[in-house]
Amino acid sequence: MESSVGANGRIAKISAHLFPPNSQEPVDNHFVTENSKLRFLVLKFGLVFAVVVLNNDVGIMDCVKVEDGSALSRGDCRAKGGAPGFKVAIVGAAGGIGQPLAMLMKMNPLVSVLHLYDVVNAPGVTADISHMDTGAVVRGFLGQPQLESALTGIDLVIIPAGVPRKPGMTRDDLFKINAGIVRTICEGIAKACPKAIVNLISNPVNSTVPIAAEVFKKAGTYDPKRLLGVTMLDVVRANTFVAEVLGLDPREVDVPVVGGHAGVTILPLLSQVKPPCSFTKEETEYLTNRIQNGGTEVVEAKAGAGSATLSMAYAAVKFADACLRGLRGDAGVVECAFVASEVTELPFFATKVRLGRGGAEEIYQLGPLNEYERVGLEKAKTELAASIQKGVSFIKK
Ligand SMILES: NC(=O)c1ccc[n+]([C@@H]2O[C@H](COP(=O)([O-])OP(=O)(O)OC[C@H]3O[C@@H](n4cnc5c(N)ncnc54)[C@H](O)[C@@H]3O)[C@@H](O)[C@H]2O)c1
Ligand SMILES: O=C(O)C[C@H](O)C(=O)O
Repeated sequence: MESSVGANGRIAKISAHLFPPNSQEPVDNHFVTENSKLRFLVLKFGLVFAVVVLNNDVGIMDCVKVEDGSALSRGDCRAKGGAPGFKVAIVGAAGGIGQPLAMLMKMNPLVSVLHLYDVVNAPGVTADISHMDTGAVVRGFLGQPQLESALTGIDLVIIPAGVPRKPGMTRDDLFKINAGIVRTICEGIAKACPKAIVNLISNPVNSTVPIAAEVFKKAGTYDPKRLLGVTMLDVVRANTFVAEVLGLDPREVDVPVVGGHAGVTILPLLSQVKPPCSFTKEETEYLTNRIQNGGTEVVEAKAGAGSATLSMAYAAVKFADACLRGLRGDAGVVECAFVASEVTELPFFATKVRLGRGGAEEIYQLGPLNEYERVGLEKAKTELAASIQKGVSFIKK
């Protein structure tokens, strides 16, 4: 396992410890494995050797453990010369969303440390992503015993864990499996990083966010501002489809999408599109239906191979980046998210929120709705109320 390279001071021979599986101290840029043979080796010989290249030319600093167990602190585990960034964990990092999301977060200059956790295949994804010559240091974690290590010290947790839909299924059909997955992950967050901002992607979002809230309440760590259901993909789709109709660049279009993240609960406010514009009745119906059924469109096109992953990873990164800019203290960071809310009589609702150091610091009102939207809002609220209650009951039962 040992290799060494002697050269003009730029290439160092460094040894890395493999820590015991439940250690709170993960091995940087190495996978913390449960493999018992490796554990035996660690116990017997104390060390496993690795080589890390410190490439001054491209300014990359891999963070490793040295033989005496102390962290090699040059660059403090950050890209040399880089500003200190945030620590982000992706839970479900080996999945269809998780992998491109991990890649895009590794490219985000606001991220200094990226933890990749999954119950399968995390070592391969971690090794792969860790070779990208960007600033963030990548660490991998596999399986339930390492969940707490993966979450310790984290500023932002992004959760794309759980099963996706197949054709013919509703998002609610995922509840049976995903509710338990989200509960377990949130119990880990309550223990290991109770102050982290949580971006919850796992479906059905309309129920998993209330589940997460109840888990945090039980643990005494609930801060409603820090729990955000990710509805960004609805906004991304709405911007794209509206831009197509208007003949504009989607980057110039801003469509507020409120309510929730399933079928009729997805309510695009076409009367509030920026730049200001108007739609015929047919256009309004076409756009509303297409935005509400965007997820199903992808599920059907994938024909059993899952749901949206690439556009979702894009949307998740767009939203995570907004959360990180808010955490940094940037002014005027506003995005739509499904959050604890008093905008309607429901305890959770998606609207525009202002993201700041504390998470969703300000929740915006719906603004003036037209008749079509008022009817849509009533339908959305009826379905949302049931989905929220289902999530709450899952924990309170
Ligand atoms: N909010 C949204 O807009 C949106 C968009 C697309 C998909 N989704 C949802 O995101 C979820 C993931 O979708 P996908 O396509 O990536 O699915 P996927 O099956 O490709 O990946 C899910 C990953 O979660 C992992 N996982 C399962 N149980 C876990 C646990 N207990 N802890 C950690 N990881 C665990 C799996 O091993 C897998 O790698 C689905 O529920 C899907 O419906 C939400
Ligand atoms: O539609 C799905 O099941 C996945 C996701 O919620 C989406 O909107 O694409």
